[in-house]
Amino acid sequence: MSKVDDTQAVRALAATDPEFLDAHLAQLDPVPLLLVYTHLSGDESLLEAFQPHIKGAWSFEVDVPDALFAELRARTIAVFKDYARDERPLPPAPDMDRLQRMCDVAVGQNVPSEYLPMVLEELNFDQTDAKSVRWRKPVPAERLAQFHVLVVGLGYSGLAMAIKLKEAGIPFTVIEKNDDVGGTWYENTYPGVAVDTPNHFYSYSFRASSEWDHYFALGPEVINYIRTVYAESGIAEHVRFEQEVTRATWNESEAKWEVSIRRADGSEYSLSANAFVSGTGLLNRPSIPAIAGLDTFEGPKFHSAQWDHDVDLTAKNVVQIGTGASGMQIAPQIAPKVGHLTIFQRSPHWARKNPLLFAQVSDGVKWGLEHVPFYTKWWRFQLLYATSDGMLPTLRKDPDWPEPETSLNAANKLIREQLIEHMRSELKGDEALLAKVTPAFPPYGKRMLRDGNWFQTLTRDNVELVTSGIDRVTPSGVIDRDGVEHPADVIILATGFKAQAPLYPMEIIGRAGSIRDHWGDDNPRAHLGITVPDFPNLFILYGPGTNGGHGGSAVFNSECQVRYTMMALRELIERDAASLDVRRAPFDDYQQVFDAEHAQLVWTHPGVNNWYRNKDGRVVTNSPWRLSHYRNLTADFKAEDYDIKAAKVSA
Ligand SMILES: Cc1cc2nc3c(=O)[nH]c(=O)nc-3n(C[C@H](O)[C@H](O)[C@H](O)COP(=O)(O)OP(=O)(O)OC[C@H]3O[C@@H](n4cnc5c(N)ncnc54)[C@H](O)[C@@H]3O)c2cc1C
Repeated sequence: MSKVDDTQAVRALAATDPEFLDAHLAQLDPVPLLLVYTHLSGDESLLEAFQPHIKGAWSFEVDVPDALFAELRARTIAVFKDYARDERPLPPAPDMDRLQRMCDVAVGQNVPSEYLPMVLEELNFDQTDAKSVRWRKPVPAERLAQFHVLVVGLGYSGLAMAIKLKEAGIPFTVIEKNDDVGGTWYENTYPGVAVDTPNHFYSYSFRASSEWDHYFALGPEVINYIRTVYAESGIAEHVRFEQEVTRATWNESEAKWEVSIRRADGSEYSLSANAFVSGTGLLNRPSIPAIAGLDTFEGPKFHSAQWDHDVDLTAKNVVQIGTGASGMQIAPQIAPKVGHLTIFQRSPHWARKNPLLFAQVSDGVKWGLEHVPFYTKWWRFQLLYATSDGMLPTLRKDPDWPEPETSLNAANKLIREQLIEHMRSELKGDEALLAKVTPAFPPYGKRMLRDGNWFQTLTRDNVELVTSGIDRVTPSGVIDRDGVEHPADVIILATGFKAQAPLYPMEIIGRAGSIRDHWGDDNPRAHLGITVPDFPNLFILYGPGTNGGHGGSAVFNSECQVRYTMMALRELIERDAASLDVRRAPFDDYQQVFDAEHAQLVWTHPGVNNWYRNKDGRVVTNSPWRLSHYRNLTADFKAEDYDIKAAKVSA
């Protein structure tokens, strides 16, 4: 995973045998290579030639004639040689006009100009790593030594935070309840657990890997990546595993958080910290539905995130409750081995086939990711667009649309039709089953899932989909609302997480009481999803309203939140201030634009009932923003949005 300097990389390529080089470049995706060529050469002529052959941002939406691709490779090799011969440095970033044209061609549609600052930053053309927060003036060592940050959780978010704190030299401690790093990817070990965001995007921007074996990794590959980053990061001495934060109380006179921590043996101690950063995740605490009789079941039963690998499912009668993201991954894996699988579906989900879902990354592509400068980053940009923002406009309600119950606009209707066609063919024409699995709500009303043979699984002789609901569980089975008993040796609860109560079950007490008093059971609100009035120096990663409902990568959003938090800490430390607390006006303004934006999007559609909305119908988990917009909102820390209090003057 080493990262060589881009100039050196070009020189090394120029010195490579041209036949070998051409054979390797031929295995790459043409579009990122086109962008590499255009940037290095400044020659835009191939952009035009490629444009008609690029229909979308996914590689399978590109069909470039062989001769044109060969021309691109020949020109790219010639450019490598020019640079090496003249010993020229690589060019700066393309100017904005050219960058816009490159982005438009890369994804087959007009990319909003608000994207360009993000693209520049992600591509890191000048290798300055603009995403890192740097000190603006010298900070005395004593000031830094007095400051302490407490980070809770060591999943993707907490780890990013810890790495950036270490980079900046800010003292910190991480408390993690598990005995290992990884969060989601450590805890979820169920059969088939996998990403639905391609890994080359669902990974840290500051730590690209050319070693992913799959485009969509299974859990073990993801946890290996996180463990590798952790091992390289050198933060181990700051981490306390198998300890859980139970409570944090703001001490106004000291301007510190007093944090209670429970060890594995049940004993407790406390730590104080100037800043408290929660990386406890949105999908970490399993949600177990209140089903009558569940406790009376005599066989094994477990939540998908707490899979019991000692239970052998072979030839057993298994009941799976839930057909969300985890449920859809589990059933295709276990159905071939169980005796009978009964699946209880509360409401159906839309799911899409992706040709890359089970595909392996070839050695040729891995070579390109490792050796061709900027190739990985252009590819990452395409994935970012393909998996999220490219389709966000199709999730906007058209007020004049005549079929608002089932779709939002013409593009959304087209997607609906394509999805139904896909289901119909997978279900082999079983119209009764099709009716059961077709959501009444528009596509994307719940996160679009990936069809990893889910629909085919439902057609198996040993699989039954029950949609009437659960009446009760008995010691030996589950009785549905039609009174039919489904025998069960094992019950799997694929029932999701307590997503509407971020920070749960920690008790967080700020200037004016508990955070639960502010949020109630299910109405969490935070400025940019990160800070809350009256909770000074508290920062939430993957907080309220930051989940990517239209796709995208939670890691991307976390990195935005980490940068914002780092800028806030810089403000505190450089000013020698004690606390910063978000002001009510910017907080309220943000809630207003957040709610107003959601009012126009699919998640507030009356037919959509899901874990994104609280009991009053407000969307509390999802971000309504394009990734680029959220990046732009969080790329600057506006000190004027905060009450910043000077340090306590010591007596
Ligand atoms: C099966 C599954 C698949 C997913 N796939 C995708 C995907 O493809 N793309 C995507 O964008 N997102 C996906 N997600 C969402 C995923 O949760 C995020 O992408 C990401 O992993 C969240 O990282 P995190 O560090 O914020 O939280 P988590 O990974 O949830 O980590 C939180 C950590 O905090 C620790 N913790 C919690 N409370 C305490 C406490 N009180 N004291 C101490 N430690 C505590 C936990 O033990 C855990 O280690 C998926 C989620 C699941 C469950």
